[in-house]
Amino acid sequence: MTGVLRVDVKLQLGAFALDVAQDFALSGVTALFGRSGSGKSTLLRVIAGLEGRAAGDVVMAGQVWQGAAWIPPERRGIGYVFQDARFFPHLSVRGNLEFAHARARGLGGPGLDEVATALDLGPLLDRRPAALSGGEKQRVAIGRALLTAPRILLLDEPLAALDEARKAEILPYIERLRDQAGVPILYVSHSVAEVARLAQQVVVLQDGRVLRAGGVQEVLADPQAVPFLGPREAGALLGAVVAAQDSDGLTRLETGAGPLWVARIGAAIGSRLQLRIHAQDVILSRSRPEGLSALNILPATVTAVQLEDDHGATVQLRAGDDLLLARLTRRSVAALELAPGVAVYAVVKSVAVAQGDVAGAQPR
Ligand SMILES: Nc1ncnc2c1ncn2[C@@H]1O[C@H](COP(=O)(O)OP(=O)(O)OP(=O)(O)O)[C@@H](O)[C@H]1O
Repeated sequence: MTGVLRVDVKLQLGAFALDVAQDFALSGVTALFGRSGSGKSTLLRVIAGLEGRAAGDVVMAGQVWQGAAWIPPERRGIGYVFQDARFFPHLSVRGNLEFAHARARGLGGPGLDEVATALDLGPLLDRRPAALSGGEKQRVAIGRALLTAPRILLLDEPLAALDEARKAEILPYIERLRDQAGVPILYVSHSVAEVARLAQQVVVLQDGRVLRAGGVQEVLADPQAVPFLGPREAGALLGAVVAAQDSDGLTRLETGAGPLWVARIGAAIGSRLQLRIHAQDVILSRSRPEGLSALNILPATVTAVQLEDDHGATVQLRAGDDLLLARLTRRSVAALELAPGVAVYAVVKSVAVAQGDVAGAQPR
C-alpha cells in the first residue's frame, strides 16, 4: 500500500494541547518518539478515532477518516496493540484469535495458520490468556491485530512492560512483520535502541508538537537531536557487511569508511547490518593514532560541531557514506580546532557496539 496517512489535528486535553500536522509514510515502520507526556498515545488515539473532540483532518491514503467525513474507529481498518494486552479470559488463545479473525471476513488478510506460524504461536493456541507470559501475550496481541486484516498497525509501546531479555525475543518478530507482512506500522517508543532497530522513519514529539521528522539515519545523526534523545542515547547508524568471524571471538565488519571489529555478531558472512554507534563511544584524533588498544580507527571529515549547554559538544562526521556522531568536551573541540571540513580519525572501541543495537542479526 502506498500513499500517506495525513494528520492535521488539534486537541486540547486539560492543560495539554496536541497540535500536529504531519504526513506519515504508509510503508515500513514509523517510530513516534518522545518523552513521557509528549502526546504519543494521544496522537494514536486521534488516528484511531478514539478522541472525538479532536478538530481537523485525518486522511488515510485519500480516504477521509475525520474532517469532511467521519469514519468510526471500527471501520478504519486499524490494528491496535497496547502495552498491556487484554483478552477474553474464558477463551483459549485460539478462541481469541478466531474472534478477531471473524471481524476480517471478506477483507482478505492473513489466515490464522499463517499468523500463528509467523509469530510462533502454535504452542500457545490451546492455552488460556492467564497462562501466558508477558512476552507471549504481546505476541498473541500482535497476531490478533494482524488477523483483522488491518490497513495500518498502531503499536503503543508494545514492549514497555517486558524485561530486556523478553524484548530481545520479540524484536525479531516485529522486524519480520515489518519486512514481510506489508502492513505499515506506527510504533510508539521512548527507546532510542528500539527506534534505531525497527524504524525507517522517525517523528519526534515534544509538548504535543512535532519537533523533528525524517529518515531514521538522518534524525539519529543530527546533532540537534541530541538534546531530546539524551546525550547518553545519542548515536548514529552505520551500515556494515559481515566480512569475517575471527577465531578470537571478534566479528570483522566492512563499512564505507573501513573495517570495524566488534564483539561476535551471530550473522552469516555477507549479511548486511546496521549498527548504532553511541556518540559517547567515539573519540577523535587529528592524526592517525598509533599504539592504541582500540582496533577501530575510521578516517572521517567533520561536518558539524554543536556546542551543548553542559560543557560538552557533539561533533557530526562523515565516514565513508555514513554519518557518525561523537561526544566531546568543548575543551577538546577547541584543542583539536574542530570545524566543518577538518579531517580526523574516529576511534570506536570494539566492545562499544551492543548486540541490541545491531539490526538484522539474531542475538547469540
Ligand atoms: N483525558 C485527559 N485529560 C487531561 N489530560 C490528559 C488526558 N489524556 C492525556 N492527558 C495528558 O496529555 C499529555 C499527553 O499524554 P500521552 O499519554 O499522549 O503522552 P505519551 O507521550 O503517550 O506519554 P507516555 O510515554 O508516558 O505514554 C499528558 O500530559 C497527559 O497527562
